[in-house]
Amino acid sequence: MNNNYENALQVLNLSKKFNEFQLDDVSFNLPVGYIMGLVGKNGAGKTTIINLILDLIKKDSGVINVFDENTEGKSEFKDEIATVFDDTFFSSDWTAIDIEKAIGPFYSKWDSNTFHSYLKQFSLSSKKKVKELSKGMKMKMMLAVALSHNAKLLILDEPTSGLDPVARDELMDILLDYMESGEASVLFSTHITDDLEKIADYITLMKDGKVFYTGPKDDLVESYFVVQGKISEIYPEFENLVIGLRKTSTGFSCLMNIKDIAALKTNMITEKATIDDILIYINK
Ligand SMILES: Nc1ncnc2c1ncn2[C@@H]1O[C@H](COP(=O)(O)OP(=O)(O)OP(=O)(O)O)[C@@H](O)[C@H]1O
Repeated sequence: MNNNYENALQVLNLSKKFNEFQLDDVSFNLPVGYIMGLVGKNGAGKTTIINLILDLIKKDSGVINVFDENTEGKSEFKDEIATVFDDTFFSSDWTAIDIEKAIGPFYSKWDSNTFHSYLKQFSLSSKKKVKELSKGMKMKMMLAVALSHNAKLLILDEPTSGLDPVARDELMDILLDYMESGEASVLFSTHITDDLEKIADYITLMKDGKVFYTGPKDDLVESYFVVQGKISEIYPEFENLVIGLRKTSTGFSCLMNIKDIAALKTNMITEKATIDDILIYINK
């Protein structure tokens, strides 16, 4: 692996066509030492992107660089990536000891001491079988495995779906600990955007297989406002400036880009949008 890299992950013009879905010309860049949230509604293409990065499915076109090296035709890069999915691929009868025996040998830099210290830190018994673990415990078991082979890029696909707020918050703390070395980077796919508001530095927002936004999270949330007002305040050109106009009997709400706010003719109520607001309005 190249030791002098700037980006943990670069995705350039990535495309993949399924029968009824097209991942279209997706590009984004995750610099080393940062957390990127990959966001989009169900079916927007998040898992497809992750599967393409991990070479679990074949791309039609595009380039994927991990630590500034093209992954095309190579498999060594997989050793450098830790993965956590929304469900385990462990056999239900395995204990943590069985998991280590089965999975450890696949990684050249497996570190048994680290694995056992994570088991302790996450209060995971090494004797309990996978089928006896709660959803939150399973996620922690996957994380313990993922963080025990010295990988510098962690990819999580919907790790928080089905977790209660306490377990989600614990995951955020674990990720922030993992980031402390300054060398680790995280790509985190989710539709629970609260998690990202707390920890993400960058956001890639997917809509219907295309990138709607990629860049710093702060730039995204500072670029959009939720606008509310009375139906009588809507004028024809206004409808062309807004995203996802929602009308009710009493009023309206919509999303607006900050560059268009100055063009408003009346004094409407504007409020900074959350990532969730942006996700909801762009999909209306
Ligand atoms: N192997 C496949 N063959 C055909 N279509 C597929 C395949 N895998 C995914 N798709 C389609 O690609 C689209 C995007 O799916 P994907 O799983 O990437 O979305 P997602 O953003 O991860 O959604 P979710 O949040 O629901 O997990 C969907 O319409 C899905 O049906």
